[in-house]
Amino acid sequence: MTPAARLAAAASVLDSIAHSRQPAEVVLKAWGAANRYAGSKDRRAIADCVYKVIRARGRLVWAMGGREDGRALVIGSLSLIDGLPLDEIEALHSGEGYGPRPLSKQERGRITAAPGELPGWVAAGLPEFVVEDFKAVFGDRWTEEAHELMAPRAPIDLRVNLAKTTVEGVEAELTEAGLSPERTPWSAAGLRLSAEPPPNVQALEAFKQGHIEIQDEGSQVACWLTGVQPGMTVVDYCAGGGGKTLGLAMLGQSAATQAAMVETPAAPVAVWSPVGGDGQGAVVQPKAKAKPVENAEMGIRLIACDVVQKRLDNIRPRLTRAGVKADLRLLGQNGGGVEDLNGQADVVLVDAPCSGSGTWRRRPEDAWRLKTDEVERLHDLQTRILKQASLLVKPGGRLVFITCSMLRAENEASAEAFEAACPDFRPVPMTEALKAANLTEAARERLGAVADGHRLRLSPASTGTDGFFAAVYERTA
Ligand SMILES: C[S@@+](CC[C@H](N)C(=O)[O-])C[C@H]1O[C@@H](n2cnc3c(N)ncnc32)[C@H](O)[C@@H]1O
Repeated sequence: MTPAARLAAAASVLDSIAHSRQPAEVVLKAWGAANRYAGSKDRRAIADCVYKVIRARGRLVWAMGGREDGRALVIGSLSLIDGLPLDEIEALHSGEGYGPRPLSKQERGRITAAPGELPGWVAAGLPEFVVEDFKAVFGDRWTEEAHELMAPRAPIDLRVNLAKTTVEGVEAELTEAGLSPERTPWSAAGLRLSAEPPPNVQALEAFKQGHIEIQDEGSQVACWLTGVQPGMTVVDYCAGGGGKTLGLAMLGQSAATQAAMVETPAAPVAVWSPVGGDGQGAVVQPKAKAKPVENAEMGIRLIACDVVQKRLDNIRPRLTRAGVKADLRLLGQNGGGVEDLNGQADVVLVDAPCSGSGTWRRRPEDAWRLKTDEVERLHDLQTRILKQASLLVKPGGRLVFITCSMLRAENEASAEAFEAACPDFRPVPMTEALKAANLTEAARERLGAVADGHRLRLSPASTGTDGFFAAVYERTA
């Protein structure tokens, strides 16, 4: 393809993305499948152009006088981002072959106009209502948070499946495969790969063997905050694709496996006990020379729920690959289907439906799809789900509320609404929750320092993870 034809293709893909709810990556793949003449270099160049435009969309729409179509945005990017002079942009728009038609008078005028001063939200590259939220939450740091949230090339985080192997073992496997894994700072089960060149994780033997899962470190930390221990009844109330289900299942199984394999006394671990009311992490000495035990005896009872059967079905093969177990339950929209678990669970994790704004560095297109009324709907839904899920927690048990949102309305505001409605849930200080297994010493110190009481925010700018919010509660009565 000629450079001009690639631009025309990028404009067309951008229009498809604008009319779709699918991730940009999926739309790009579909375009590639439907246009077999495009080689890998063409597809890469088109994808680069598409992502460049999406990340700068606010600025480009502004520069192009409010036009939102792919053609206008690509023209704007050639001038504003690539810095091409008018004659080169015109040469790329000759209308010949499969290239885009010549520039209109209006388009020419737009790219030759003096830029003028950009409003703050345009410069930040986020929708205006999001910037208002960021200013309220982050104060002076809001531009840094906005910039990192939309920055390209987020790393690929892996969770090592401790039910099957060790971090050292996977490090060796990945190094053997020509990759350069690094330890993640907060999750002791995490390894990080650079996004460039993009690693094909699914093709790795370590993946096929169930030794690793792709899971952002923030999501791993959210799993560990549950403090799941062998013997517990655990409910993953919004299981979705099963990312956290697998992490929780591993917690039960890895502890069982490790306990079964212990040969010499290990360092004491602070554990949270669901029956103790004082809220302090107790220190236990792992057994020396423990006899091998059955997983069923030592493991956890894990129930993964969702309102979408297809999502639950997709978890099944992932569980098999990871060598872990969970019961899968379809929930009714009003929480029906788990009545037998009322007041029974030691831990309930609510990874609530949210805007996903914490992952915009991976899916920048979603930033431009989000509207304020959707955020309000999500806040109401989260509050309702939290109340339903809280019924399953037994006295002394733990409820953990998670979102992968950066927005106050879906985080602190939903937590506050739940706290007001359910006073029999006491906030658990994050410093206490951070004593759980699989968190590093650095996590206990640094995340403990950035936490706000029982609430924790993670973000690309502050913790180098996707954006997450967590709040931890214990049922008192
Ligand atoms: C953020 S996703 C969960 C992601 C998942 N925990 C993971 O780690 O891969 C939220 C999930 O909540 C589910 N959901 C929506 N409404 C619900 C409800 N009323 N009760 C329970 N789950 C609900 C959605 O179907 C979606 O799968």
